[in-house]
Amino acid sequence: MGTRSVTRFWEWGRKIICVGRNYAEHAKELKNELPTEPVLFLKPPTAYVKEGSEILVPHYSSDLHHEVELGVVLGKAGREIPLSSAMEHVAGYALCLDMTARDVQDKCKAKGLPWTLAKAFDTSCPVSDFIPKERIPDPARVELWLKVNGVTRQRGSTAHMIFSVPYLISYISGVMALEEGDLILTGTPKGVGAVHEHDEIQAGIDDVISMTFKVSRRASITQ
Ligand SMILES: O=C([O-])CC(=O)C(=O)O
Ligand SMILES: [Mg+2]
Repeated sequence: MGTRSVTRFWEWGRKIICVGRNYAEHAKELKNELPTEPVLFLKPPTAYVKEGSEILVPHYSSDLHHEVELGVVLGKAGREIPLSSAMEHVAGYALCLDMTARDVQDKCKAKGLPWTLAKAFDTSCPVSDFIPKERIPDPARVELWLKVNGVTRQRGSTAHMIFSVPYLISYISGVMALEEGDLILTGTPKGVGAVHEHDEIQAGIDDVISMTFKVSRRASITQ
């Protein structure tokens, strides 16, 4: 394991920690209250998908939504990380999609159940190549965008995050140990919406990176 590089973080099998409702405009569009503390949920490492592979709509959903998000890749482990040194734990970034089965999430919310089926299915976390820390000098000045079949659906600046990247690192590390290779998805700006089989999703960070994914449907389990 000594030769592995954090630039291939998706191969490590580390945690994916997601922050929800971190942009007021997105919380509003889904009629959620503004959080007073970060809302956290997890995706398993099997959710990762790299460019060149397809995003699969789970067989139990008919309303798969895109959410474009800035991902933070951890370079140094830590627990109870103080705010003042939080950025020292960042190795770099990745552009990420938090694919969400919105119909399933709505049912889970109504019943007070966890979001696992809505958020943690295979291919629910498309990621870009690793972006070294130097390429994003300030994570609060990142312009995110997402298009479906060439039409812009999301455009937003990380300047509008409710909880900043250093705050999130410090907060999360007080809940669970952060490890090298972990990925934090920092929440989506407004404009989320549905994608369907054969759609093409393109997403990017202005002047830094872009990526493209095709959407396909996962066959239902037949026995
Ligand atoms: O809208 C949701 O499902 C919560 C979330 O993941 C986000 O705000 O990015
Ligand atoms: Mg999200």
